[in-house]
Amino acid sequence: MKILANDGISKSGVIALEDAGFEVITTKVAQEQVANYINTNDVAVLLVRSATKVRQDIIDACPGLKIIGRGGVGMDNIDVDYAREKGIHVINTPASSSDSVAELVFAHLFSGVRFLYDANRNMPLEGDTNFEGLKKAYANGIELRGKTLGIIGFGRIGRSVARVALGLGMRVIAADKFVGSAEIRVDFYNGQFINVDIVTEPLEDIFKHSDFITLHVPAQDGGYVIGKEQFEQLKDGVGIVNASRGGVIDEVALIDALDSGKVAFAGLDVFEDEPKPAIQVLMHPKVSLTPHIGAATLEAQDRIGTELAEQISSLLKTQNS
Ligand SMILES: O=C(O)[C@H](O)COP(=O)(O)O
Repeated sequence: MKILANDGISKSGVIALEDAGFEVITTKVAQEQVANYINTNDVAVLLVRSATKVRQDIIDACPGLKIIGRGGVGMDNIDVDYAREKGIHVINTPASSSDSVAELVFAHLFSGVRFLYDANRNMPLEGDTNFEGLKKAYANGIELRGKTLGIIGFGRIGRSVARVALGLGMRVIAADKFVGSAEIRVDFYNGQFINVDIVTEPLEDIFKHSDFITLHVPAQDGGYVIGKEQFEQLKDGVGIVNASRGGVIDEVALIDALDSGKVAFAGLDVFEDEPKPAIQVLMHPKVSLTPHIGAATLEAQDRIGTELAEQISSLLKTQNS
């Protein structure tokens, strides 16, 4: 049986699938050619990350498709309900990348509070004499320790972020429509651990009390989580990180808030207009950018590949038995 991993898959995932008897194709097929390729090559399983869109047209055109697998969390690039109505299994790997996304959040936070994004761009070329001037420009860094981190969306990724924040000595507050409270276990290198209970709070309280805000919510149908009105409720000088989905923050309002100083910096891994961020976002000196790489670590992709292989083997075994 053939599997097309159109947005790539880790080596460990390929090995696990091949050991289970599947043929894995890792050729990148252009979006418009995916349906044709699946049919011509008798592909039974289509694996994607966020790049390939699996909409109704592909689902309708590929009656032989048995499984659509999302290597990752967000399934907004797949018409999940429609595929399931057509009898196709749709799977994802919700737990595999949480720690990687959480660590990227802190990469952006540290970058923001110590101006790394801008300092990198402005380091002197040979012959430049204004080194002291540069030192002054980046002299007003702040520490994360002791500050309040507001986590919007307290699912797996939000909780991983909380674990790191607690380890750094930050105060953590969180909001989530569906989660009332969570026990966060912080593990230390020597085997010791502590448990910390966090009770979620209304969104308005997160806006009001956070020194930094990080978002971990799915793509939204009903407007921005932080738009113009919400920016006004934030503390002056707040730092914001978004490694969830573009479209949860209003980028036009964000640029205004950065220009006015309401927001001190933003770290963005996702954009309203992905893959190409708006030019105002791209060029802004207070914005630290990454190209949607929250889950892009060797460890996360290994876990994702292996988990997909397990799920596919067990689904197809059940179906064939
Ligand atoms: O939803 C996810 O898992 C992340 O956004 C990662 O997306 P990617 O697999 O395209 O990197």
